[in-house]
Amino acid sequence: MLVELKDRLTQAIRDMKNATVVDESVVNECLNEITRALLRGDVPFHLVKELVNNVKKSANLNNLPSGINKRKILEESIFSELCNMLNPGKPSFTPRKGETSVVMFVGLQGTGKTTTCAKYAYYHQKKGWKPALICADTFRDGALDQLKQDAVKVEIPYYGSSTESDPTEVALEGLKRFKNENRDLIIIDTSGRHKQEVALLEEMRQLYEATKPDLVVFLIDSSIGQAAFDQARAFKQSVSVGGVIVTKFDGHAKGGGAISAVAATKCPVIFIENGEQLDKFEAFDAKAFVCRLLGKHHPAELVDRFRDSVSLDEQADLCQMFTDGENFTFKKYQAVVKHNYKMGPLLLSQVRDLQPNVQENVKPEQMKKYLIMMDSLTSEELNSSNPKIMKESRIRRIAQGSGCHVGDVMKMLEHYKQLANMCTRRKMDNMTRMISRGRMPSGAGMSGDLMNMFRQLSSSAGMARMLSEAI
Ligand SMILES: Nc1nc2c(ncn2[C@@H]2O[C@H](COP(=O)(O)OP(=O)(O)OP(=O)(O)O)[C@@H](O)[C@H]2O)c(=O)[nH]1
Repeated sequence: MLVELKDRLTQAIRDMKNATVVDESVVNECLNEITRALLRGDVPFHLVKELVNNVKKSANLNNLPSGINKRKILEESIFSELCNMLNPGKPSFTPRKGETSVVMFVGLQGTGKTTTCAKYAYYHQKKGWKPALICADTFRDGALDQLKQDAVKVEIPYYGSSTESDPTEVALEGLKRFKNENRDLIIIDTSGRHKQEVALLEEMRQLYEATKPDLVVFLIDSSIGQAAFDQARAFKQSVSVGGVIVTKFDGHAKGGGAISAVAATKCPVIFIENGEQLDKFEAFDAKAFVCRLLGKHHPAELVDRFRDSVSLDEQADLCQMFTDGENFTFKKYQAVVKHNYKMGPLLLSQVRDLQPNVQENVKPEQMKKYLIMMDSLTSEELNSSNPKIMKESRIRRIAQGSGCHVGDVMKMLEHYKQLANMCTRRKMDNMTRMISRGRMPSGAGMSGDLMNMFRQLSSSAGMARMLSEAI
């Protein structure tokens, strides 16, 4: 997904962070690179210019007090401006389970409206909603059959007519039926044309006025780039668009389409799609998306992986270990490394944002090695939290037992010490306090989220609550 854009943006930021001194020329070079990356991603020039101006204003080096981390300020500013491009700050209408909501999908022909209606319905059905589908596309032969096929596949009721040619009549009939059946999410699929045509926009306006939907979603094919701007604006002028869905992110996606659609409608992207199958549909979070675009992980992703890879019993233990540095035994270290290995390098990469001294690049192969070494520890060693017991003879024995070099064991011990040192409750509390006071910019503008994550991680009760909310 957007590989080229991602590579270019991350490289621009990496170069800036690697510069010995961050001065005006480094900032300009970084912003020039970002400009080139976004233009290649087909983001309209005026939006790129606005982003650059805003970053220059908010990360003005001349106004920054000495001692402040300019790299972080600049990175955070770029992050937040990219987020603003994808989220104008006004949330979209969110349907509520159990109350009837009508959602209408609009867009040009072939953007994926019919498929998306079914995906949207299926997504909500899995969460306990009672959705229903109406085919108000009386223009394209086969539209009703297509909707019917998807609806039958996932057992969602649908309504359409093969004889009525007025889309408004069909939509009103469908609405009457599904409101009577107490369906809480009624989805209207509309017709498209190959280009913006007066007739299509007029049809949408009439449908909108007759059905009075709670939400109109504009669909954009991610491969079209900045041409999305005019399309989105034309639809917005005819109907009150409230949200954007970007389809076909699995193809030749360009960031420009999504960004243009948001700019033209002043509405947020609410879902993205990355495949034809009905489950290739995910809720969109601008911060998480920009994090990925800049090669970072969002805390929500971390928490999700944590939930997916660690059993409920283990979660409480692991949270306890994170705040138990005073008694951070080798056995606990073994458990932390084991879980981190399961989750991938994500966990420690987040921790490294807060504790830059923790060993860089503990890759999965390295973690696997550390785990093999831990198998060579005696139970006395495993239950100890004193690294000084690891005398030379023990280190040699562990190296031999695990087929490693003495130097590798030393590295593992160093890693153990860093984690033990980091995991004390005092340190965790200090960290969250510092973040909350904004004294420790945590990168990518997500200090609040990180703080919450650490609060949750540092209390098993908090984690349990979070999990129960999620289930
Ligand atoms: N690769 C890919 N294909 C998709 C995605 N979403 C939809 N499609 C495909 O795009 C094509 C057009 O989708 P439709 O749902 O028929 O589009 P539409 O907007 O309803 O078209 P009209 O009814 O003619 O306006 C179909 O072949 C879909 O399977 C996606 O996320 N990725």
